[in-house]
Amino acid sequence: MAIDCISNIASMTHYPKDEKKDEQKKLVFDASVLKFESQIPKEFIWPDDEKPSANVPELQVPLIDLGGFLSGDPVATMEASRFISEACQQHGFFLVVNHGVDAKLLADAHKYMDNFFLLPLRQKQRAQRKVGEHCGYASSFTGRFSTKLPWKETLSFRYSAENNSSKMVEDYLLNKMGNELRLLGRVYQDYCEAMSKLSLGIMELLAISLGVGRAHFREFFDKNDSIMRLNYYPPCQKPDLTLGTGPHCDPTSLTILHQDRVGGLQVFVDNEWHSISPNFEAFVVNIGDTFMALSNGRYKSCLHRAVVNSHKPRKSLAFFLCPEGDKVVTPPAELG
Ligand SMILES: C=C1C[C@]23C[C@H]1CC[C@H]2[C@]1(C)CCC[C@@](C)(C(=O)O)[C@H]1[C@@H]3C(=O)O
Ligand SMILES: O=C(O)CCC(=O)C(=O)O
Repeated sequence: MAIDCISNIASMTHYPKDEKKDEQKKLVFDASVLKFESQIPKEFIWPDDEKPSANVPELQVPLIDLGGFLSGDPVATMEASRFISEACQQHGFFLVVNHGVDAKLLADAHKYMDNFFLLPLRQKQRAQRKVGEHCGYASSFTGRFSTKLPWKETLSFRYSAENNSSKMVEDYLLNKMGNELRLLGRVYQDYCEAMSKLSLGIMELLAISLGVGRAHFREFFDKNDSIMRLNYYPPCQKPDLTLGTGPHCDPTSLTILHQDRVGGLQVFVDNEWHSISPNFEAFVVNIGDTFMALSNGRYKSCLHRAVVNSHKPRKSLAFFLCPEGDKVVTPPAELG
């Protein structure tokens, strides 16, 4: 169960140490107000050694064309798995294009993020994430952490590939947001199904790159119990003082991220932050801690973060692939 997946995560991931357990802070992050504030609340100001640095270098990540692999071309498949192997031994990040995800679905996924996050706060709070839960709407995690608050709003929900007929995402969002936003649920149901399909294809390439049976990881994640996260980063008048998402390694297995056209993703490689420029035609894929374990440490799960800017909102959609909750995470025999 994804909740199991997340509860395991809570013990692994690099949360700010002062996660609030019971009292609710009264601080409310209303982006429609705070984006005009020249003095940002102290809770959003990060320590000097974690503040964003200006002019970070670009990370050289391979842009992998999946077209040949998806059409069954063996030469293109081997070439793609080789690029993936090189990237995952260095930092665990790569880009994929010609990925097979419908362009209109991608455009709708971004359009419906605007539709949701531009709603009045009271309406978004119909999906409010409750203390101790991991799904729902959260505005900068006020009430969960008391310092180093991220400058973002998020909407998170579970996706399960276990039951093909299940419309878990659509039902959840319809239940939370009501019938007038029923298309929201349909779009993200379709989007999660597309992400699950793309993840399983990438799992084949990862298996080939590691020299294990091509179907090994695809079968391991076939009935994945994953998490979809919509990130909305409002403009900030002091973008050099805060972070949209703090430094972390993904505690999950594989992340498929789609950035809009506003830059902000940064990866910590060779003791320096590097940017990954936005490319609307591409997904950013990265290995998480769980897959690093499955690769028996051959592949890296890297620290990354998101910075914000003063003039444009930024959006990203992150699909976090997780195995079913009761799966034991051990490397295949060939990697033991
Ligand atoms: C399972 C998850 C928990 C977080 C979202 C996904 C994978 C990454 C985790 C997170 C992004 C790591 C940094 C802190 C966090 C609180 C955040 O900034 O969103 C984490 C997510 C979460 O716990 O909600
Ligand atoms: O928004 C981004 O570019 C990164 C988001 C991220 O790392 C996350 O949601 O875990």
